[in-house]
This record gives sequence, structure tokens and C-alpha cells, in this order.
Amino acid sequence: MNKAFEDFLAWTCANEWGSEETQKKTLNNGVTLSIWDSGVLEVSPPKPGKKDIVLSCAVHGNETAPIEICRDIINDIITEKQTVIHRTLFLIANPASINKGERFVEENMNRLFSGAHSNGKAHNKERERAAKIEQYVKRFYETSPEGERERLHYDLHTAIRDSKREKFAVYPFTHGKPYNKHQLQFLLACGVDTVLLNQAPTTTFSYFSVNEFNAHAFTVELGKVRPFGENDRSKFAAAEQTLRRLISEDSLDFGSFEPNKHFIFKEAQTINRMNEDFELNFADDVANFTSFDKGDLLARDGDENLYAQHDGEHIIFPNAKVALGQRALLTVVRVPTESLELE
Ligand SMILES: O=C(O)CCC(=O)N[C@@H](CCC(=O)O)C(=O)O
Ligand SMILES: [Zn+2]
Repeated sequence: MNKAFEDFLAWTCANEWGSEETQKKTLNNGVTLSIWDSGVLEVSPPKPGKKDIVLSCAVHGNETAPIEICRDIINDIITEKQTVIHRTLFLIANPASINKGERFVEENMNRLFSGAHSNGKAHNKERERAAKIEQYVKRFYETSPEGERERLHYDLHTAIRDSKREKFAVYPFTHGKPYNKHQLQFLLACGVDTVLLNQAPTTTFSYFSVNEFNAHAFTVELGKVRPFGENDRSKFAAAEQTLRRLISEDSLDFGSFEPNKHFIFKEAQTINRMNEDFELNFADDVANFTSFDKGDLLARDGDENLYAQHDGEHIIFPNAKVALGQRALLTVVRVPTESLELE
């Protein structure tokens, strides 16, 4: 068997910044596999269902649980153990950062979408790769069969810190469009009962798919960063199983929507690091979703003190070492699920 189809992840990592060798193969079950680049695999069933699904991992190379999940699903597709009835695009976004075992090589790829890769004078391989990935997503969504389609994108990550809520998703800014009940139920079936609602555009991959392709797209955080082989896969079994069902079943029925099963948080503050002397006012081992009260000092940025603005303001993704101008801390407050406009 061809190397790329023998072990797609290994071949991808051996061609870490891309490969111009496009490859195609039709399996005995009629499913066609097309490799557009390293890490970019389109799976096309002979009579595709109505969903166009993007599953991405390794936007950050050290977030290995999602890479293991995608690797195993891809291998099972190639060996025909996993059926696929909807067009699916797998993206292993930043293989060079996997090889390095780090979040990124030169620049955080998840700040480079929606054209941010071309802002300013900087040039690097992550920028080039982000630009190519945008084009692959565009090509995938825009070459779908005629008729009403549902576009989906789950961008799988893990968090740097421990979290009081182990699995959670970021719902990118919808520009006022209602939130989707079925998507909240899908996330819940993945074991993700906690969802953070962004209140403004970002340059993340999931927002790109929401904003440019009207997809239901999410950043999904599946636990904590660990090296390959050290993930407790039983903790992500529901996510893996539900993703497998998504690509192989016509539609998923989760029964009636139960608001009390979903824990929804709304963005309160996004604190960007603007100065070299930036520090968080809590220890490195303080977990995501730790709650602060109004007036508590959260961070110092140069001469400015930044405080919690609400009681019950929870900290997410604290990272004092981000590049200047980037998000060093997100804070969120709980909102009742019933308060959301849902479709
Ligand atoms: O744990 C952390 O600090 C970061 C984990 C991670 O990579 N999260 C994503 C979230 C993207 C989003 O806000 O939709 C990121 O920071 O890129
Ligand atoms: Zn990540």
C-alpha cells in the first residue's frame, strides 16, 4: 500500500510543511480518499449524505488527544472498519508543530485565520500553511453536491491548564444569529456540557468557518495537553464515538432539548497582553473555570491593573507568555441556557 494511505499521520509528519503529491484511492466500499496536501484528506462516499463535515486537529501540535482520535478514525476509514456516508475533510493542521511537540513553531496558528496570516510584514511557514488551509476549507465547502447542505466544523484541541470543567467548547461569535440547539446536543453527546459564547469576532479557525461559510463550527477542548500515548482515551470515548456516528449515520437524534443539561457561559472580558511586563495575579496551577469576584485583580499589563468586573467571573486560557497583542486571558460568566435565543 502507498505510504500515505498506510499511515496518514506518519506520512503527514514526514512532510511537515506540505506535499504537492496529490493522491487518490477508491476503497472496495466505494468511498474515495483524496489527499490534497500533507494532513489534508477528503473522504467522499459514492452517494454522499447532506452534511459536509470538517474535522481538524493539531492546529496546536502538542494537543495530542485529538490527533490520536483523528488518526484512529482515519485508519479505520482506510481499512474499511469505519463507514462514512457524508463528505468529510480531515485536517491535521500543523504537522511541524507535532514533530516539535510544541504548541507552534513560530506563530500561534489559531490567530492566523480570516486572513490574519497576511496582516503586517511577517512571513513564516505557519502563515503560509494557514492560508492554504483556508483554501482547502473553501474548496471543500464549495464543491459539495447541489441542494440544501449542512456545513459542520469541529476544531479539536486540548487546554494547557487543568480545568474545573474538563471538556468545553467555544461557540464563535454568531453576529446575532441564534444558537443551535442540535449543536449543543451534539456537543453534549460528545461529553461536552459546557459552552462558552464568544461576543466578538476572532482570528480562530472555528470563527473562520462560521463567518465565511455559515458552518456550525466550534473549538472543542477535550481535556488537558499531554504527550502522545499518555492520554486517557476513555475520557474522550464519548467524543470519538459521537464523531464516528456523525460521519456514518444519516442524522443523529438526541431527543428533546433539556436546558438544564447545558452549562453556558458568556464572554465577559478578553484581556490581550499589550506590554512586555505582563503578569497574571494568580498561580500557574490555577485551573480554568476558577471563579473570581468583582474587583479581584486578575492581571497587570504595564501600568494597568485589570480586575474582574462581575461576581462569578471565571478565568479561561490564562497565558501570560502570549505574543504582544494576543489574548492572555478570557473571562466568562454563567448565563441561564433559557436566556439564549435558540433555533
Ligand atoms: O489552554 C489554553 O490556554 C489554550 C487552549 C487552546 O488552544 N484554545 C484555543 C481556543 C480557541 C477559541 O477561542 O476558539 C486557542 O487558544 O486557540
Ligand atoms: Zn489548542
